[in-house]
Amino acid sequence: MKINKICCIGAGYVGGPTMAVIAKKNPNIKVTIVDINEARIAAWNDTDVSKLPIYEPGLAEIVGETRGKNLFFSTEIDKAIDESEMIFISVNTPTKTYGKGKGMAADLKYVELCARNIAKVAKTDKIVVEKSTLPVRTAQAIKSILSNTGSGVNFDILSNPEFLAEGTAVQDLLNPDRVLIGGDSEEAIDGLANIYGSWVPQDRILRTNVWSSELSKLTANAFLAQRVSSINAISELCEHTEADVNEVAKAIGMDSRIGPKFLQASIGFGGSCFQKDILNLVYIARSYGLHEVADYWEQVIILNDHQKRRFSDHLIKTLYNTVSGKKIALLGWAFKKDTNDTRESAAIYVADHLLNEQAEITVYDPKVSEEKVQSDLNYLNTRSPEENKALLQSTDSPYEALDDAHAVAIMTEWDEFKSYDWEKIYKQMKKPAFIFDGRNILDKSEMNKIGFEYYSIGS
Ligand SMILES: NC(=O)C1=CN([C@@H]2O[C@H](COP(=O)(O)OP(=O)(O)OC[C@H]3O[C@@H](n4cnc5c(N)ncnc54)[C@H](O)[C@@H]3O)[C@@H](O)[C@H]2O)C=CC1
Ligand SMILES: O=C(O)[C@H]1O[C@H](OP(=O)(O)OP(=O)(O)OC[C@H]2O[C@@H](n3ccc(=O)[nH]c3=O)[C@H](O)[C@@H]2O)[C@H](O)[C@@H](O)[C@@H]1O
Repeated sequence: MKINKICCIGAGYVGGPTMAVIAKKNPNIKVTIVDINEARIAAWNDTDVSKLPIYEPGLAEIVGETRGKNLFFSTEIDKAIDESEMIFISVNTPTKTYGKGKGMAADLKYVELCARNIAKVAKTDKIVVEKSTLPVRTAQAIKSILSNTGSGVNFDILSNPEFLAEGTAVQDLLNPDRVLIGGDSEEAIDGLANIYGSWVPQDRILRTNVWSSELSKLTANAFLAQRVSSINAISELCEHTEADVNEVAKAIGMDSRIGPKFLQASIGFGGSCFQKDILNLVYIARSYGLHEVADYWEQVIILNDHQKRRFSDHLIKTLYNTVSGKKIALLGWAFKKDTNDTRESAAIYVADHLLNEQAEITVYDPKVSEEKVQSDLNYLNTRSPEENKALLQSTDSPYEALDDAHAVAIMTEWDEFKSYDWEKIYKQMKKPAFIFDGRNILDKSEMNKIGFEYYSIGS
């Protein structure tokens, strides 16, 4: 089956980069990305590509190359659905904040709205592709909504979860380990496989049944997050035993059965997906009465919360058990380097904890705006926006953030932090000058030589 027009509902961190790469690699396919968020679409259409709503290395170039040729951003959702043969659903699926499953289950209201919209608008047969991360068996609900329209239109449903990581989205899309397509219509699967086939080798395009595909996505994220929690658990043991977690990670990572990736001890994982997807997995397991399975995966989250908490507890304890009125500089606010995304970033929770202890915080992040930092904090509802603003300031200059600070805490592993003039920073800070390196990016002996009291994770 040859597809000529596709649309993607949801112009977010997944929809934007994924469709941009599909458009670049398939110049004969018209790709339209639609969203209800007008400001986001306007930003995607900004003539200055440095103002795109999402920062990803290499993305602005691809959008600049394809936009207006075969890649379009629009708020005309019905029109795009109507004219497309294939429709990707790439909307957000956050953890529910209300009702049954609150705090655990995935909120599928946005996905359901998309399905209803497609059902309402479609006049010709469509392939509907689940790109969002969804609980296993969601395709059944989508199918049920779509097949009860009475319009006579045939809908094929495919699951095609996305495995890109933020910060490396473009590279991950250009060179994926695998593309996963779940479905039961060979013709529909071929249609999607052909689109990817224009740049992904066929042996990396994996076909499964739709349920395996849905569950593989949750499982992949659970395994990845589990590795981070596993090494972070060991990091705490290292701190009590004079073992060094970096050395342990290297030693175990050289075992080819374990492998070296995802063994970087840290302040705890963040990002929009690991926590949400594991909570969802836990919820699904419990809903089938599989309590041991649920408890097993829940522990990954419990350990992650513990890791964030013990970082700020340790900082407070080291600063003589009080940070009240002390200036603490946070370097980094994004949940990892090379992204402007801050969802579930460990920095938010560490800052909140330190503010509870009346610290005065300055934040510097190369890609995150002051408004975003404040809105992340306000979202927690711990104190009023006015109080947050009074206690926490952002600055565009790292040296200003660090000036006269009692301590600096490294929250994100931005490369630029390594090349700062740490001797100059030492002179600027109050003494003793403390560094709490939540990402283990600085050299301990160098920092000690300058005069810092340096603490990293797991050593
Ligand atoms: N962020 C990531 O790195 C990854 C995310 N995922 C999954 O992809 C999905 C999307 O994630 P993100 O792109 O990060 O979310 P996002 O929040 O950045 O983007 C979702 C977009 O969908 C739009 N939207 C919601 N309902 C809509 C509707 N009814 N009609 C039109 N537009 C609508 C929103 O306005 C928003 O712009 C989620 O299920 C997530 O779990 C999967 C892999 C990676
Ligand atoms: O479904 C998703 O949203 C995506 O979730 C993750 O991607 P992402 O969250 O963008 O970034 P990761 O590189 O996985 O990092 C997640 C968090 O774990 C932390 N991390 C990662 C690796 C590590 O060794 N140590 C560690 O602390 C990072 O700093 C970050 O806070 C997965 O890696 C993607 O495959 C998946 O598509």
